[in-house]
Amino acid sequence: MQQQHDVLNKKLKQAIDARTVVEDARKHQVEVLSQFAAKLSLSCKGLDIELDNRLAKFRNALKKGVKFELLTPFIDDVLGLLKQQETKQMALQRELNESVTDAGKQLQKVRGLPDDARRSLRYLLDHELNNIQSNHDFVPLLSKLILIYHQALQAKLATTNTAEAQIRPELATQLLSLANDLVLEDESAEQIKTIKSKITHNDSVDDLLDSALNIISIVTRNMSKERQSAQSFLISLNQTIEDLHHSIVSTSKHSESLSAEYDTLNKQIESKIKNLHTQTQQATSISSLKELVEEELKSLSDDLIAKEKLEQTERENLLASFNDINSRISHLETKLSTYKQRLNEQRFKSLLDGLTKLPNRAAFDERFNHEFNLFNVQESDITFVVIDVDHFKSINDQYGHSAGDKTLQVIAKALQKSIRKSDFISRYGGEEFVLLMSGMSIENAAVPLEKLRKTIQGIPFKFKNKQVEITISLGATQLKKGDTPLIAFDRADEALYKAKNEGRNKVCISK
Ligand SMILES: Nc1nc2c(ncn2[C@@H]2O[C@H](COP(=O)(O)OP(=O)(O)OP(=O)(O)O)[C@@H](O)[C@H]2O)c(=O)[nH]1
Repeated sequence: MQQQHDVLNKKLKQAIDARTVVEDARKHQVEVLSQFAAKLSLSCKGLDIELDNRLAKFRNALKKGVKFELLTPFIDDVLGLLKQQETKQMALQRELNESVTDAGKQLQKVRGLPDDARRSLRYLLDHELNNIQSNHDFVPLLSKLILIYHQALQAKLATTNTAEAQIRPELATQLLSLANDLVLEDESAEQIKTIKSKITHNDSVDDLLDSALNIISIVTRNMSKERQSAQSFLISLNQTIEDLHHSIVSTSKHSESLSAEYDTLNKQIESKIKNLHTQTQQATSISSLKELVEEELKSLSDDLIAKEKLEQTERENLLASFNDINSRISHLETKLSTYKQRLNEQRFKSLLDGLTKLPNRAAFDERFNHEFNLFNVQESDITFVVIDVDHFKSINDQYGHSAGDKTLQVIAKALQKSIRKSDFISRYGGEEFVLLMSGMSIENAAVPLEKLRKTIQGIPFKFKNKQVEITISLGATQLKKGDTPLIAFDRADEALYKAKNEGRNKVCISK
């Protein structure tokens, strides 16, 4: 009798242990899901402000330990926003498509277009424009390209047929400077470089149209690639969040129904044990006791087997859904990190000047504001310098635009090499560079700036077999209390103006 009781106790203990294992597994699963959701929402930061806000709320709710079932509205919100992002992208794309197609069709109607340009135009309209998709970085550039294209078209329509009227150097300059702003990769970068090297100020409007068309077609191809990467990420993000949502809901529903079954079984077992206990106490003969115990034990053992089966099923289900979610999470995480890397690269590139690979004007503005904020807090010495290449136009005019480009690249490299690691130099635009020297007073800056000027003067440029001396003028100032970036810039500009007026190849300081 005691032996049977022990067996029963042991079985009950085993059942309780098994239940603990299942509960631990569920707890762990919930933790993994929480961590994933938090990580996911952090990783998505920066895609869209509204999305950021919702994800922050989502993270907060997770941090507070809100029940998974109550997270549904947050998940729905995020899903809604992701869908909106897709819609926004589509709308931008439509606008862009219409604008480009419109420009293309107008041009098609023009008589006298060169055969090559007409052919590229037809190809662009028939093939590439069907694939064009919007991308935030490319949209403004493409719009500008289209504007030039329109101007060129109008110029063409307005010209009488004299050769002189067909030459528009200002359009060539605009097109070149736009092409310089394009930061593309590998093959596309090479193609743009080739087109740029062919553009000259003596190009006819037809030639310029041809170049603009070629650039548009390279940009559209890149946009399409970029869009595919962004969209495939958004789609899989969307899909995984939806899957996650379903999985959470079905796991909790499944657990609810199982726990009801557990309760019933537990109650049954408890009452049978109680019953057994009372009946053994009340039994009057050994034979009736034996009969009773055998019967109760059999029924109890059936219940325990049923309970074990239930636990086994739950364990298997949990394990399956756990593995499934885990593999989806790691798949999405891989995608996410590739996409983030691309975004970072893109952002990094958008802060670099395409020609000189120095930080560009946007990067400078960011840094200048940052230095200003620091200066307002700690008022340390900061010297700010505007640098301009002297008579640069004549280099272009005498030796060609690509000689001008090469000059800018060489000067940029020399400037970068000659400054301290803590200084910040960027190409502000055209042939103008700006330099920020933190921790440097204007008095101390005079010597290194003079050295910089001499370094550039000493570069042995050679064009068309002719030794050419190229110089720079520098205007410097130190940040002062009460300055705004604009005031400081104006002061440095005045100093530069003075250096130019006093014969160039000079450093002037405005205190
Ligand atoms: N090759 C090339 N030329 C550029 C680029 N950006 C601007 N330019 C040219 O730089 C020239 C600047 O000329 P200006 O502003 O008249 O000045 P400058 O000839 O340097 O004369 P000063 O500044 O008065 O000494 C213009 O002809 C622009 O077309 C570029 O990226 N590449």
